[in-house]
Amino acid sequence: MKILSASHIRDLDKYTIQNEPISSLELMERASLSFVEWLINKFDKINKTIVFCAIGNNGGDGLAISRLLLEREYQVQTFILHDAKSNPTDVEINLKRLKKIILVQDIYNETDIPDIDSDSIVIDAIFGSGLSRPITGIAAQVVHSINQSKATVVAVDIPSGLYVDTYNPNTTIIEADFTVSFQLPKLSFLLPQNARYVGEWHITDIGLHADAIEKARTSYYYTDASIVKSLVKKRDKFSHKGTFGHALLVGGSYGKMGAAILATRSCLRSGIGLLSIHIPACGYEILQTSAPEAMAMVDKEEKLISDIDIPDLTKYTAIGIGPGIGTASQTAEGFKRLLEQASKPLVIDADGLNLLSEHKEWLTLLPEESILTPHPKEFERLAGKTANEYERLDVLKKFCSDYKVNVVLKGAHTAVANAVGDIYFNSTGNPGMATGGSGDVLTGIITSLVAQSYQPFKAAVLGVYFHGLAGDKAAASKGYTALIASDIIDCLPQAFIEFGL
Ligand SMILES: NC(=O)C1=CN([C@@H]2O[C@H](COP(=O)(O)OP(=O)(O)OC[C@H]3O[C@@H](n4cnc5c(N)ncnc54)[C@H](OP(=O)(O)O)[C@@H]3O)[C@@H](O)[C@H]2O)[C@@H](O)CC1
Ligand SMILES: Nc1ncnc2c1ncn2[C@@H]1O[C@H](COP(=O)(O)OP(=O)(O)O)[C@@H](O)[C@H]1O
Ligand SMILES: [K+]
Repeated sequence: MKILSASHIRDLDKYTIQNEPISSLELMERASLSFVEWLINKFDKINKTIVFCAIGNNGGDGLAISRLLLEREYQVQTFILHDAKSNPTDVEINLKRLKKIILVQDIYNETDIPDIDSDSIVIDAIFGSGLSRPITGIAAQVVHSINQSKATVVAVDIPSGLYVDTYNPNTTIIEADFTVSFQLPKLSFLLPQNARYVGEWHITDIGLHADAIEKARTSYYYTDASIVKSLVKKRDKFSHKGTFGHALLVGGSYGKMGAAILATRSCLRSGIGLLSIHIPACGYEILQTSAPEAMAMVDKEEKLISDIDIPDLTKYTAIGIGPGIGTASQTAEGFKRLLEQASKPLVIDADGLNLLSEHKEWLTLLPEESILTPHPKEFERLAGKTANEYERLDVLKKFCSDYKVNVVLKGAHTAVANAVGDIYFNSTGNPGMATGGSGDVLTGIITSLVAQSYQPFKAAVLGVYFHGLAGDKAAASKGYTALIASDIIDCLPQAFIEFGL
């Protein structure tokens, strides 16, 4: 799915109105109906709804939503804030329609703001994608009253106060429990700093014109099942193990062999043809017993990786390095030598990233198209601090372009970025995956896909998606609390099977 900017969304609405064709009033009706259907479906019991509208189109949605709920015999109280200047015709029509069946109460000043019962559902239709400046005045007071109430808050399209795709330093923003948004996800929903405003978000289809969505230019995407289907390659009947590449993983140290084993097992479960592992000598028996399908090569050092003296590096179709290697000086030397010798893209995680942060001059040694998989702290060490997460996306793009690499910035909606500025946000995964070893599992999956000759950026996008999907399947049986990284590996088969792989 594409993620579009506020101005693109406006163009999309316009194009749909002109070309479907459909009147803007009818489109507002469709959006409002989709919201009401979602609401009724979500809540078994709705005591009372309180709808707050301003006089833009988002408010127009709120008025139509009020009418549709009333027609379905729900108890509705509707308030209209008189602060915003414009009053588009569709909103006026909806206001007239609503005023025939209910008293719409005006809010001009603080005394007009109602008490909000904790058992009511507040529908936030104050501002939508047209918000152009921070909320002040009476609207700000309404936002504070809603946030202070204990009612369940459901935002229409976007929580009022949040910008679609840029940072708002002002914190007068609705803190919604749920956000029901139209057609496409918005960039702001995907950034952790906005989680408290957006709550659980859902997208409803309002039939915006498919051609216009197809033509809209964007660098942001939301990786969903349809993108994944377009990227995966099925196995040919006459394929053999040579078809699926030979991966090399470099990982482990004394006390951290588990990280290497997790990456090994996930690499094996992601379709690799052959897998070799370079480990410290102490890990030999551990590896051979826990992953007999993999071939072990031991370092001359007992407890850590040192020279990474691997003959004929070119025979490997992908190399992953990092899980559990530590940052000892001998390991750093070996790591640097691998950077100098490798000619194909590397997958670099964990301590591999920490070594790069300690030796930034090595970044220029990275083979083009390499994949780095930092979590936010690791990325900060590599690329520096940013004031907010919107700015971090700019830094992410610049970093990828400067070093011609792909970066997998891990999180709830992991962002996979490439050197030309595309960023794919992941749609799968859950908080149960916030557990030691999850990242090592991801390294194994991505290394496996690169080795199978997926273009590195696509391998990263797919790897992140399947990792999250396996995590979701694991959570379905284990829950969030008990989930461990091995459960993700155990559920990889189900995740691949879902896509006929
Ligand atoms: N277009 C369509 O067909 C469809 C649209 N849909 C719905 O429309 C929503 C977008 O509608 P919208 O563009 O009218 O924007 P909205 O956010 O309601 O308000 C903008 C108004 O508020 C004003 N204003 C801005 N900031 C302000 C502030 N801080 N304090 C005070 N005022 C402020 C701004 O004034 P201005 O910036 O022009 O000065 C303008 O007058 C979208 O989210 C979705 O819900 C759906 O029905 C599907 C079909
Ligand atoms: N709340 C969450 N929702 C979805 N995925 C998550 C969540 N928390 C963590 N993950 C995923 O789990 C993995 C954790 O990786 P990382 O931080 O490197 O952990 P570790 O180093 O312990 O392996 C990442 O792929 C991340 O996207
Ligand atoms: K809103």
